[in-house]
Amino acid sequence: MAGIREIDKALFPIKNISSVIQLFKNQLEDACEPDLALLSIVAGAVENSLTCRSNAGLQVCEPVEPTSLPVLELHTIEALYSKFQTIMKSAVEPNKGFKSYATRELVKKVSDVVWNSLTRSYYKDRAHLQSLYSYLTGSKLDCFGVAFAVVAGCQALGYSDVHLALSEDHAWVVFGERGTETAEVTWHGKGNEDKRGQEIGKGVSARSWLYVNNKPVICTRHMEVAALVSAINPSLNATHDAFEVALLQQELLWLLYDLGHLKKYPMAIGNLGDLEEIAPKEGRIACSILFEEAISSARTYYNNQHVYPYTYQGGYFYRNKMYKEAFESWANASDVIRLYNYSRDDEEIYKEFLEIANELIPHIMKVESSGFSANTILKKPECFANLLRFYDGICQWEEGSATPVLHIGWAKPLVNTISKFDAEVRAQVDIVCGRPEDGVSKRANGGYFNNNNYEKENGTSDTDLLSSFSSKTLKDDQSTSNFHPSIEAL
Ligand SMILES: FC(F)(F)Cc1cc2c(N3CCN(c4nnc(C(F)(F)F)s4)CC3)ncnc2s1
Repeated sequence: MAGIREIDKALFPIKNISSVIQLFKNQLEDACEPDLALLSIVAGAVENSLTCRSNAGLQVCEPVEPTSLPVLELHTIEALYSKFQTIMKSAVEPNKGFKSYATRELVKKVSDVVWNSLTRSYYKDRAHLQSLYSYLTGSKLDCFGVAFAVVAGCQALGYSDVHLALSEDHAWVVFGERGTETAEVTWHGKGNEDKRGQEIGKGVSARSWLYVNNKPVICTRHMEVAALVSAINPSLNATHDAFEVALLQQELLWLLYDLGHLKKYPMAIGNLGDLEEIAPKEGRIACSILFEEAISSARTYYNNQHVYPYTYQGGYFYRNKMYKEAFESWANASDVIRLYNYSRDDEEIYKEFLEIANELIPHIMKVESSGFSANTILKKPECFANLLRFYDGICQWEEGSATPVLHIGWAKPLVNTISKFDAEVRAQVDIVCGRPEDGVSKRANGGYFNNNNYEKENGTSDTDLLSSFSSKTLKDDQSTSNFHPSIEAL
């Protein structure tokens, strides 16, 4: 990068949100390519000034103009910007004239520069550790922040082929002439040896949700800006957000949305949906539409291998007491996870399904069986059907996995939930097993072939346990032979 442009310097000193928006607009619309270091430093500085105890001051703030910010001086940003340039250029040979492509050694070297300059030990999951502002002022970064810093460092060194690759819970880089080389550049989770420098997901991790079946979000420079904006964290403390930071994030996400840079980024669309649910913008589409757009983006560009678009939508329906719709979203989320093998790196999504199964669904059953709900879901066979599909997906997720998913803690809420549906409602649910395209296939001994690993290995299966049923009648003679053993035992 050639340093901060005059047109951007002219916006300083920055005193309000619209100046920050204008800076991002300048960078996204006319810069040859947006300067990741500049934008991450500015976004991080704004976030830090409004959320970190030091100067956010927790005294009751006098009602200020909602878009005013603590003044951001140009010299502050310039100092941090040139510090980043110096760190990178003193450690790694710049790519004069953008001529060559990055190599694995180069990427590893940039990752080492970031890695070795971090504070020895600090609480890695703390908020506000995602930006270059945090890196340059506090020598602290979270897992995402390290990956982002490596990509920003490679940009500063003139390697325009190095890009951010994102799964739902991990980040790495792609590089090389065809952008098909991959490399780990950060750590993942707790107590796992980092694999920095190695290629992505060759081993058992290939089937884990963590690597989304090799359907990660591969960012352009503009999508890398969307990632840094998505990673803005407005939290002031466990219960409150700094509304100016949330407002800035929402405005920036709409700017990126309007420019088309969220099209292939389901989680960023989901983030915008969450912000819109809290503070809907005049004249903008409803948050429910955004959650649908995130789902269709994942279906269109990522072969429907992502879970979060459905749990974003399910969470929205749940918060708005649309329980029938929530069951459908969660069953769709479960249809995604069923094709993966559960591995130790998948804790985040395990916790997501655990919370849905053992907190959210039991809460819904309690409310719905309190007798005051006229139009109760307990009378709806499609709700029972979607519940079974939800549980069956988790059962299938476990099948063929080295690590078990279910334990007795899952069974109690499951039994409790299923028993809330009367027999005549359950009898209206039809479980038609077998590959939808070629009807039903039978196992030699008259039951149904349900080697679920077959599906995971070959992308098809002779029998999808419950997963391909129409929601009308459950033929009792078949009903038990197709349930996952843990359900059959109930
Ligand atoms: F880079 C990593 F390692 F951090 C992986 C990424 C995470 C993530 C994200 N998240 C994670 C999921 N996330 C969710 N918030 N609510 C969720 C749901 F459970 F409601 F679906 S999922 C918050 C935003 N939003 C944009 N981009 C990314 S890239």
